[in-house]
Amino acid sequence: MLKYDVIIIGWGKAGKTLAKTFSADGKTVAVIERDEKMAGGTCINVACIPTKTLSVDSVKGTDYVDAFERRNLVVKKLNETNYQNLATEETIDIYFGEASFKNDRELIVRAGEERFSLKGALVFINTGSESRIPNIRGIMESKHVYDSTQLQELPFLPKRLGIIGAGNIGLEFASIYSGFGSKVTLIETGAEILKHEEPEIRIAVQEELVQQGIEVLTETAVSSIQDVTNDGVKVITKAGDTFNFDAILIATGRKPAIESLRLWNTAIKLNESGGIWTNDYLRTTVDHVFALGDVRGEEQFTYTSLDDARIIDSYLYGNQDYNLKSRQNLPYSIFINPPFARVGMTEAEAVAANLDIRTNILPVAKMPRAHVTGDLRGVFKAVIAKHSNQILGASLFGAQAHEIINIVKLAKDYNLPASVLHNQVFTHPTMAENLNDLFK
Ligand SMILES: Cc1cc2nc3c(=O)[nH]c(=O)nc-3n(C[C@H](O)[C@H](O)[C@H](O)COP(=O)(O)OP(=O)(O)OC[C@H]3O[C@@H](n4cnc5c(N)ncnc54)[C@H](O)[C@@H]3O)c2cc1C
Ligand SMILES: NC(=O)c1ccc[n+]([C@@H]2O[C@H](COP(=O)([O-])OP(=O)(O)OC[C@H]3O[C@@H](n4cnc5c(N)ncnc54)[C@H](O)[C@@H]3O)[C@@H](O)[C@H]2O)c1
Repeated sequence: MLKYDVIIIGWGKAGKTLAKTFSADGKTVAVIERDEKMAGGTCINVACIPTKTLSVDSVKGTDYVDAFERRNLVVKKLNETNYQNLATEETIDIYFGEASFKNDRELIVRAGEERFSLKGALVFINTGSESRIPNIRGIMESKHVYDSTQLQELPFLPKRLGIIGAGNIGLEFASIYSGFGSKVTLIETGAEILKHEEPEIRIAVQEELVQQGIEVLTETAVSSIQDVTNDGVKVITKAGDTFNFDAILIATGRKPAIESLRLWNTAIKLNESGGIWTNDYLRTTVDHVFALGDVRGEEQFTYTSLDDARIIDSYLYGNQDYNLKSRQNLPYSIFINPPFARVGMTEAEAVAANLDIRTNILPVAKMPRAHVTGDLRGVFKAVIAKHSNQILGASLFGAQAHEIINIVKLAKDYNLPASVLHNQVFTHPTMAENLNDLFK
């Protein structure tokens, strides 16, 4: 039996950050990762970084084969850096194998034929999430159905790409693959895409996708998938329509990666989303075990996983003043072309909360920088409290939205009134300076 001060299951963002903190404190740390290719975790190997690398190249008009090569080089470099970052620490041991719980105290690691057990004074579960595959007839048998990891690892560009699910991943991949020249069809069961977003933005995004040649099918449910000899794969909808593709991407959400952990051997409980339940300090129902990142079944972002590491840091090394309740104003971006980003409330949410509000809408075509770059696409919208002038929310669709949203988030976190952004001195001509007008 191997014994450690700290065991981290899964090489996620929170875990790899904490491994360094614990090691600097002289603690012995075991990091257990089931996939040898995943040093550094999901984000750098198969998610944020490779997809955004492809996205940048698709906008530039790079040939897919060259973009694919650059994607692989970027991943290789970050993977190696991440591996070395932990491997060079004297008190960190890395094990490539799948970890599961034998009981609350003991873990078993399976690496090929090999098995060994470990005990940790503290255990951190950071196993991330995995694609949720819908129950569609023929989906498992088809040779042309991929999840986001498998599709981005295809060395060739599918000419006709069907994407099931128009959420975060579906929209990003639609933009990327259409940019490279695939004929993309988005198939979404919901009545509209981005249904929780501002209507002005939702409409502008949909128009832009269509303008780019992406077909958007809403209120469309797939009833079966069938491979066709010499012609890819056929999708049949519940309404009886048939579509032919060379590849299908499943982008219908991601579920917490808990199956391999054998939690039924422990007193660790799950929450309503099927993730691991924790208290506000990320402690599970077993005292010495904590859960971090996607595996908690809540927000699924690299930066929330990193923020989970901050909570643990504050809990173990600080004055315990930071926890899930203190986390505020989570921004998010969808990396379509141009990008969309949001923080805080939409107009509808503010009205539903009985707030007295005003809104400002600013088309990108009215922004000086947009004329400099020649990219007039998009619209920004702000929701502001009428009397207090408090910033309630901002939804930005346009170039640099993913960067600018962080300024609004900071202002909102510090409860700055809209007048601060309205009167702020920003460099010119930039996209950020338009916050002056947006928060008028
Ligand atoms: C295509 C795509 C694009 C995305 N783009 C963005 C983006 O642009 N920005 C953003 O913020 N977020 C993005 N996300 C979400 C982001 O990738 C995740 O929220 C984040 O990586 C989750 O990190 P984590 O710390 O929970 O764990 P992960 O980084 O997911 O790490 C979990 C690790 O645990 C391992 N593991 C699982 N089970 C076991 C076990 N039993 N034993 C040992 N190891 C195990 C897995 O192999 C994995 O390496 C994207 C996701 C996808 C799929
Ligand atoms: N830029 C980013 O930060 C980023 C990028 C990618 C992924 N992510 C994270 O990954 C998570 C998972 O992304 P996702 O896009 O898989 O999930 P999602 O929840 O964002 O979207 C899933 C979509 O699939 C639709 N859907 C579900 N079942 C369907 C079916 N059978 N047929 C057709 N449509 C169906 C849903 O209505 C929804 O619109 C996101 O929630 C996000 O947190 C973040």
